[in-house]
Amino acid sequence: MTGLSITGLRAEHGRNEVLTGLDLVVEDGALACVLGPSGCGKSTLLRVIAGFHRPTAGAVELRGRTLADQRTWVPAERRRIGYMPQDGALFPHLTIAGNIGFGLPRAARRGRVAELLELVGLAGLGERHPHQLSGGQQQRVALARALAPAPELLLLDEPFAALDAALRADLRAEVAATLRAAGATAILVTHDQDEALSFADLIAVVRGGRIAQTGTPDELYHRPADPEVARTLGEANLVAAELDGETGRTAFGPLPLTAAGTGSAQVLLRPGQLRLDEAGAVAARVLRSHFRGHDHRVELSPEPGRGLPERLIAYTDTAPPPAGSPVRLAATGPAHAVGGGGAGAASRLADAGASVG
Ligand SMILES: Nc1ncnc2c1ncn2[C@@H]1O[C@H](COP(=O)(O)OP(=O)(O)OP(=O)(O)O)[C@@H](O)[C@H]1O
Repeated sequence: MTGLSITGLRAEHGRNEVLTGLDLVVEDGALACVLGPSGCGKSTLLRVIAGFHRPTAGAVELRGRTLADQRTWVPAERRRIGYMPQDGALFPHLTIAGNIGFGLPRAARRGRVAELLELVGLAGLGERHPHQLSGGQQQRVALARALAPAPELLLLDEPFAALDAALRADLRAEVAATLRAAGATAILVTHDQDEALSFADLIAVVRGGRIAQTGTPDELYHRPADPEVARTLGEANLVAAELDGETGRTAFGPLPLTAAGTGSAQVLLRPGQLRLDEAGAVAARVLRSHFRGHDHRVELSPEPGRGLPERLIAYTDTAPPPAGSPVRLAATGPAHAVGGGGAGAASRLADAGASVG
């Protein structure tokens, strides 16, 4: 069943058109993530969905019910949509139980509050006040409060932005599990690609006030529609290739493609697809590297030409040699074509005598 359906949505702030014809469908029970840089209109989108900001055109439907279009405007309080802001915004003078139960009918309050405290892992803390909890616990209270009236849709506006990195990763995994346990449909907005990749069933990348691409985290990471989406989801090496059916001929040699094609193109190789290998087809120099616990991030300057960018990024399990060292690089497919390589790409590749399969 379709949970949320948005078509042709336009919205402005003064004369500034922020949403320019945005379409988005989120299935019932799905966790979706709207990803885009600061100022691209993510909060405006949430505010339109929630009923705090009137669009200039387009339609918003929730479970088949029209919330907004040219003729209809359902006020926020009648939308059955929950909203969890960045800072949680708990009522400081109310207990945790009071915060969660705020707005619930009196008769149902006690039971529902106990259920939610349990769901967010704060059973027994209902009588405390917000200032007696950690930042992460406070965000869990905010989540419980947003879920309390069993909304049909929950909107989360960068809910983990104020927390430190380790806590953020733990809490978003917990929140995703809590939302799944509650069977909630949720939309989270963020500019953090890791958050999007780890949280969502569906990611929608916003660009220029509309959706550039939607897909599963795996689809968007490995098969982005264009170079910009590729970079939005993580570090990207874009390399010239001659597509020949199922194979792309690159400076690294022939690589299998994610989809058959012909002609000149740029292909995406994520840093995890490059490795230092004495038998590798590309000569390069180590520019710098740093150890990240689970791997090393290595910046490399490849030999010029051959359709390679000035700088390549590789993630390697073992420590690379020091900066300045010559190395050889190999790549593992599949390579994904992200757009035409331009007139020069193929000839540069041919001029340089790239190994072709
Ligand atoms: N109340 C307002 N009045 C005028 N302009 C606004 C208002 N709110 C937002 N804008 C502008 O609209 C654009 C989109 O803002 P919005 O907050 O939706 O973006 P965002 O993607 O959520 O950004 P961030 O991640 O920084 O919160 C920005 O250029 C912003 O300056």
